[in-house]
Amino acid sequence: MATDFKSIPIIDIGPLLSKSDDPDMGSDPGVAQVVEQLDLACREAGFFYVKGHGVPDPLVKEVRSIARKFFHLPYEEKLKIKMTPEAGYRGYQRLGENITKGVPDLHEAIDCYTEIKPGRYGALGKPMEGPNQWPQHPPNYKELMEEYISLCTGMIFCPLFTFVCSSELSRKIMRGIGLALGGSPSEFEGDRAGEAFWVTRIIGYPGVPDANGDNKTDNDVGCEAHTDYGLLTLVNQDDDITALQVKNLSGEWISAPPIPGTFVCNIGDMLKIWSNSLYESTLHRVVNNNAKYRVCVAYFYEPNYDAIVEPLDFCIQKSGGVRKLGKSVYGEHLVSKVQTNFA
Ligand SMILES: N=C(N)NCCCC[C@H](N)C(=O)O
Ligand SMILES: O=C(O)CCC(=O)C(=O)O
Ligand SMILES: [Fe+2]
Repeated sequence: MATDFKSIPIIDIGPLLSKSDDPDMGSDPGVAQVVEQLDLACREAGFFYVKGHGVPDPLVKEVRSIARKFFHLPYEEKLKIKMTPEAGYRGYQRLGENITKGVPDLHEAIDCYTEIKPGRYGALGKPMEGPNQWPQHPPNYKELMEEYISLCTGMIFCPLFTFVCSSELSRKIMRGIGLALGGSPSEFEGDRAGEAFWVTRIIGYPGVPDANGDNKTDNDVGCEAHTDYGLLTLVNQDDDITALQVKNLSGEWISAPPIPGTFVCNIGDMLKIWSNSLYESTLHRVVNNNAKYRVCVAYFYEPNYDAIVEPLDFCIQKSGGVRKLGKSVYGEHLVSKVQTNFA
């Protein structure tokens, strides 16, 4: 469990990014400082902001703006890319279609996943197979999102922003987290997350017409309390609305207000297992009490689809030799969530 944190720390990861491909990065004093902050944030809150992340601000804003335009289209237009189990759970879901803790969430979203070719992971991959469904409108939607996703992940195609192609943001943060746990920078590479499966949710949360927060009922929660499923989440949220809340040990909801130029990062369930609960996936929810419609693009960096996840030996040793969690297969965890997430 997280501690009684009252706020979420901000970490400038610039020094980590610039040294991430140096095999001896751990002995760089700038990197060591970032690593220490990551360790503290992961132990105390499971949440932190990153600044100095290198993803160009115009692109970060543009993906939110194009998402807003999509959500404002007529319902019939949005339904052209309706999410279905047959489409590998990829595509558009209407308001109230996503269910968390048995309650319909007050959000609409487009879900996209790393594309899985038929047969790639056998029966394990079957439910998630398929290409993504991208809207025809606004034009350029697919190109922009793929550009963004490629910078968050670290893939090679970057037609629009070639100059920051080396971003590999999530992989580099995970190198820092490997060190923070007391392991090597490459702890989350190879069979673990060398072929990281990414998930992107483009989410819209309606505002409340009279903007009176006291009128809210349970049915007005944008997204009920949940943990994320993989390794690391990068949240790109609207600059002017506070809606994301993180639960601390006493059960208080601590807000994660937007801080322009940053992503909110949080730990997922698979990192909790690998770290033997040294780091935990913290419960969070979204309540949009604002009059305005809120947009968020959540990018999830996850293990290899077929990764077998179990507490790492050095993390067990750090926990006094006690193994706290069992084994999980990431793809099974994802499928079990996805198959119960929808009305
Ligand atoms: N990939 C992620 N994290 N998606 C979060 C979706 C919202 C929570 C989901 N209904 C649930 O109950 O898990
Ligand atoms: O909208 C947000 O700020 C976060 C969304 C979220 O937690 C999720 O989709 O998993
Ligand atoms: Fe989440």
